[in-house]
Amino acid sequence: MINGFLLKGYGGFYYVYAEDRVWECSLRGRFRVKDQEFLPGDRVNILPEEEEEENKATIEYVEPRRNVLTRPAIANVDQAILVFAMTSPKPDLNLLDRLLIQVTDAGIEPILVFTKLDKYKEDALNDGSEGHAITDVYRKIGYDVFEVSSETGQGIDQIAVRLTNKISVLAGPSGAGKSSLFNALSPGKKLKTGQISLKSKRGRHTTRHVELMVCAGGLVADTPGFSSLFLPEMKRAELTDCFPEFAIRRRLCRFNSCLHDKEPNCAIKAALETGEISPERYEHYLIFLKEVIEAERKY
Ligand SMILES: Nc1nc2c(ncn2[C@@H]2O[C@H](COP(=O)(O)OP(=O)(O)OP(=O)(O)O)[C@@H](O)[C@H]2O)c(=O)[nH]1
Ligand SMILES: [Zn+2]
Repeated sequence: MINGFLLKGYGGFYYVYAEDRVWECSLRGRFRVKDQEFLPGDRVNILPEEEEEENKATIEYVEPRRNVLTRPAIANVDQAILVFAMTSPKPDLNLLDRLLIQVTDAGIEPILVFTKLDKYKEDALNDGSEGHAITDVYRKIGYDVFEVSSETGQGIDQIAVRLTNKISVLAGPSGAGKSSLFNALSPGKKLKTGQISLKSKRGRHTTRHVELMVCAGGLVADTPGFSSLFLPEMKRAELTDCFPEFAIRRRLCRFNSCLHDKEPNCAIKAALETGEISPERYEHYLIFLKEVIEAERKY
């Protein structure tokens, strides 16, 4: 018996990644798992058929799931890689903060990857600007932040080690460099069954269909669904928990129920005054707070 991960189900077969190859699996055999819904990311035990070179096997057992992401439907997700360009296009930080809330609410570890470092440095040289203000804001909050160039390869190795043996979902706006990053992470690797490029996959499936792809010794899913602009259903007081730099200070607000908006003696607004909290993050918080309150009224 071999342990593996389900990449996708397609045409009555299940494609399982195990021992560095993809197996075409069926549910035949006396251990047939009936009425079992499989999801990409499911840990399965497979039994190879006699002619092993054909990469055919049967699924014998599905392990209990550690977690399930619903949109897109993937099991056992370890982390979310949020991809934004440092420049061209200028990162939409409202969207980044929205994605951070969705990911945090789903209980998944976010990793921030800022791409096009080469272009950013070139621009900085040309217009004399300096520093990494954007990335510093998120690093200071405590997020895992990486700056990379898929063009020069700078920083790619550090991302690769974070992917190994993990299930990751990839999210970010169009043009941020997700495909380029994916390719830079899988240099010269021959595509095998079940492994297709990010681009061709997107072309084929415009729906919520997901599959995991092998990348840097781990499994990665491209997740258009995660780029949804809607915040998850939550109570207004819960929004503070999605802003780590707010959450650590909320105890110091005068009112327990402080929403850090119009209330007096608010520790978050005090930290905003001293520059400890980024004005942009606070601005997004207020926008999201309004949306959450409006959504609250609807249910
Ligand atoms: N200079 C530079 N250009 C990059 C880098 N990464 C991506 N690009 C360019 O940015 C453009 C968009 O990159 P893609 O990888 O296609 O972006 P994507 O996020 O997959 O975009 P969608 O498929 O629309 O979601 C392409 O022209 C890339 O060549 C980088 O690190 N440096
Ligand atoms: Zn407050």
